[in-house]
Amino acid sequence: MVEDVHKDDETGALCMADHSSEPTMDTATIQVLVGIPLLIQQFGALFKKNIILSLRNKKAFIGQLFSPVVFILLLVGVEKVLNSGYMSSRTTDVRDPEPLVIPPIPPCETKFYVQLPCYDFAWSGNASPRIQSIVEKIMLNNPGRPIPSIKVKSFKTSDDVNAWLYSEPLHCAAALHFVEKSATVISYGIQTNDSETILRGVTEDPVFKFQLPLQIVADREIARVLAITPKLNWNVELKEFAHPSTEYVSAMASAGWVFLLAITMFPFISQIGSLVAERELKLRQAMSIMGLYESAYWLSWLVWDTVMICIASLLTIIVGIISRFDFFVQNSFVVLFLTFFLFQFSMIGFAFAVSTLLSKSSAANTVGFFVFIVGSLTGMAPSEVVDQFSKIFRILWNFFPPNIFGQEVTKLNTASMTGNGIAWSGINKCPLPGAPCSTMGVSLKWNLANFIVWFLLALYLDNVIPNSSGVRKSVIYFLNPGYWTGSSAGGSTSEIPLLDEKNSDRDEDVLEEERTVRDQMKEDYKMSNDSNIAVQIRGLAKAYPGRTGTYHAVKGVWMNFEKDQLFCLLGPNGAGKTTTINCLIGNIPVTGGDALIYGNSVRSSIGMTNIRRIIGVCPQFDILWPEISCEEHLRLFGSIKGLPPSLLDSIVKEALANVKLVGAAGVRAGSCSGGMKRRLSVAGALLGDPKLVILDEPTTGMDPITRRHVWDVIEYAKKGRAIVLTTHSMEEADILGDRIAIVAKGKLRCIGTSIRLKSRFGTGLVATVSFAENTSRQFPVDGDAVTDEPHHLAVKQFFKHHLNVVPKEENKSFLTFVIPRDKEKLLSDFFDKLEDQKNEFGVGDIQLGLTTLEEVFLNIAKKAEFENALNEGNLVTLTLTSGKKLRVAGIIISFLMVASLQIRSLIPKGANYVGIPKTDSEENPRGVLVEVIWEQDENGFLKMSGHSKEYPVPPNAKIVASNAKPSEDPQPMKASFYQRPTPVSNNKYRVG
Ligand SMILES: Nc1ncnc2c1ncn2[C@@H]1O[C@H](COP(=O)(O)OP(=O)(O)OP(=O)(O)O)[C@@H](O)[C@H]1O
Repeated sequence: MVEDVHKDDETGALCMADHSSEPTMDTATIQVLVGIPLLIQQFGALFKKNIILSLRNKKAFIGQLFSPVVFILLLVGVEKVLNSGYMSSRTTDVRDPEPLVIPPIPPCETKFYVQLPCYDFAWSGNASPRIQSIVEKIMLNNPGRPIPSIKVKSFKTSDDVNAWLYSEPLHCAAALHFVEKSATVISYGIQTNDSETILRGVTEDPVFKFQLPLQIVADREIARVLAITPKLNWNVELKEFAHPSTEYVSAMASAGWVFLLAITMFPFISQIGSLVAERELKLRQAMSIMGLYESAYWLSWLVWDTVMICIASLLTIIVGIISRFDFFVQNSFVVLFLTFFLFQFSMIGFAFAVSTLLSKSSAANTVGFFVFIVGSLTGMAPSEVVDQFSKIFRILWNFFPPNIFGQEVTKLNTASMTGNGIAWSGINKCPLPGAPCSTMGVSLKWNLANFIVWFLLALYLDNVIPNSSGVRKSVIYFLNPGYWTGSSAGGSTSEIPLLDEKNSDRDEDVLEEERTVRDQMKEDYKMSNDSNIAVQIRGLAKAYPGRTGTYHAVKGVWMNFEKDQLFCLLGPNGAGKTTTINCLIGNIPVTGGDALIYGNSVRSSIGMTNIRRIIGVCPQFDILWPEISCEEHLRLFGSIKGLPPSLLDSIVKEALANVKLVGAAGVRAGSCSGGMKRRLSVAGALLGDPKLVILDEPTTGMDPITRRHVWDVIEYAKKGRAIVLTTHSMEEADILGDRIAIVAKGKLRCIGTSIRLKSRFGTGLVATVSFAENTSRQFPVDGDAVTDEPHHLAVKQFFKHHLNVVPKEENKSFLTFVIPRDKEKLLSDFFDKLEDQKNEFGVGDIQLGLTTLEEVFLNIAKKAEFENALNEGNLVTLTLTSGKKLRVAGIIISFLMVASLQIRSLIPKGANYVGIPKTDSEENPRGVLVEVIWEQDENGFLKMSGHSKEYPVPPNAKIVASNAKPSEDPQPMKASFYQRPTPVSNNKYRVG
């Protein structure tokens, strides 16, 4: 059977009549795994899924794996740049130092970070002519570059110089302060900024660059003036010590910390991204519904992330050693590995905790960047500074993992530069024996402590922060013994209100269903295996808290879903279908009532655990991993549901065949069409022989052929299980539904078989009369609307005369009449007579049928909408162009005068019969009304599509009370609304 379907699928032939494409369903009971074996199986499947996801997210995977190589190579480059810009004497061996001739006073522009305009030097003592002449000589005799006077600034006293330096910093490299004490004594002082500054790897030493040139020329010119020997020879040479090339700039020591932290950020960001994405796409929720153990979920990520950081740590150390960094060469391999591994391990716990706070996976990069920036700053804080704070602060400080990593990198750096690095045997020793210190061993233990604390916090936050459905546990959930034993008591159903039959305006079938369920509750109906009931919904209610008040999405629904039946839940958008389903599958907690699924209450955690073992769910939106193929999805779902590994292969193949996805087994979900994804979701729901299958709009987006095939699959799947289906396709509901319920505005409006709903809520019977000469034409063409041919007129008169109805639709080929139910008793005679006159009227065929389910649906939706609109004032504008005489402001205006007058009136959504204001006259004492035509828009919401012509308000038409708020628009006129009136004899309106 499977092979036959496979062939069909490959050739693309879809032969519905061919039994080889009939769905197969193994209804034999499958013994699913439970307990530890299930946990192990789930862990294995999820671990495999994590590997697949990582490998198929190539960019992230390569980035994560090769970031150590890239960053260590960058560090090598940085070191090269730093050392090439440094004083060459420090980077090479100097055995016989060359004398350094004192350089001239440099131009101020060559100073690092100078502000323009700048001065080569400033000086004080300008009141003395001798000092002035000394300064002039200094400027004139500057070797190779006489200094222009605009590059020198003179002051009277040293205080004046200081005041200027203070007010305009960084405009001058140095200052000379001369004092003429006597004819033979001239003293001077030099001022410079003595801090070394570095620009693009080059260090500026102010002593050599500014102080010594000034000092030597000042000495020389003072000596020449005092000795009165202008040509006095004055040479000074400087020589450095002979030294080996020890002063190598270590990039690891100066910038390595930032690079090492950057390496660890890749796994961190990837971990957060993966976890948040699974929550954002509701994948985790979907897996929970399949019975996934939380422990298996966390464990699968923890183990996979641990493997990844293990590889990354090893790669970092290996590349570091190959690059010959002292940091990696001097320190013990084990100590280095533990440093990188345990830090990243603590970051896994941190990532898990952070992920619980995020709702969008795209935020992972931002968070990673933020942690990196903050971490790279706080991690550099010297321990002496941190030690000055209180103990509590220091403990909290240490719970930010980058801070511990910063301390570790500093220790390893210091040890590699000043000694032989840290050996495994020395992790608990201080560098200076006897002196107090925080050892490497302590830092490594802090890493472990960080992981434990953040991981536990992640588990806690995961439970208490609302999930995508807004569900969360109590903040002290872990104090409830039931949480640990899995035996939380079920919610009480005592709040279920008593049945109020007298005041209830509900439909009689709905009341009857409620009575049945209540009676079964009284009898303590256990829904044992012999019972025919799969699901019993007992006054189920769900309210969502909102900013403007509580919103009641489901308002006390009572019904039974039977075994071996498909129960179809219909309703307009926002009716509460998905909310009801979410309550049944435990996605959201109920706020009132209860529901039993095969005897298990949705309010009890044990009940929910049992329910998850026996249900299959096809959610409204496809919940799939884009990177995982169809077959891999089904394998994963099967493993989570506990299908035995020995049967998994065959079950998955069969499931793929059933939904015609054999040919697409290896196609990733991201490449599947919408219809293929829906089929995959249906296959997932039916996997593992669930006793209850819930299908939320399963055929959305499918082409008609595939849809029919999936209908076959669903129809076949009914055997031995109950199916709940929600859909917006009335055809689907009509074909598949054994029982149908329509909900609207959170309430059950009607329930029963399709026929019963049609007969109770349809407008009546639909008679279609086809004319013989046009039977070959299937579609109307231009001009078909002209229906005043003799045959048409005769048939119309015949219907009008006997049944008082006019056509609902008409064209040259056929006429369609809706015959009210109160005329049913006349029909037998009527059709006999019509049959007799068939040839005379040129009638080819007469068909009689019930109104469609769509019409029933629209009627119910309209009624619910109207009821709601009356209560809540949900108004829409009805614009009428009246053809009747209107009384406006007490003046009778003729038809011609008002032909273009538009009347706007605000009416509640769903209102059927609307009285036109101020149209009462002698002829029509109650005025006139119109029937408003409603249909559903593409989103399933009611939309006004037109209205009938006006006709007099019948004397017996009852006005419906309205709470509609007065309009803010001055234009609209206040209308009255009527219940369905009895047709009037001269009714000429045409629905359209
Ligand atoms: N988490 C929530 N918070 C607040 N209101 C919600 C929440 N979920 C659903 N609702 C509201 O509850 C009502 C019922 O929603 P529900 O999704 O059950 O409708 P539905 O019948 O499934 O509609 P559709 O056919 O569009 O899927 C809607 O008005 C919706 O806005």
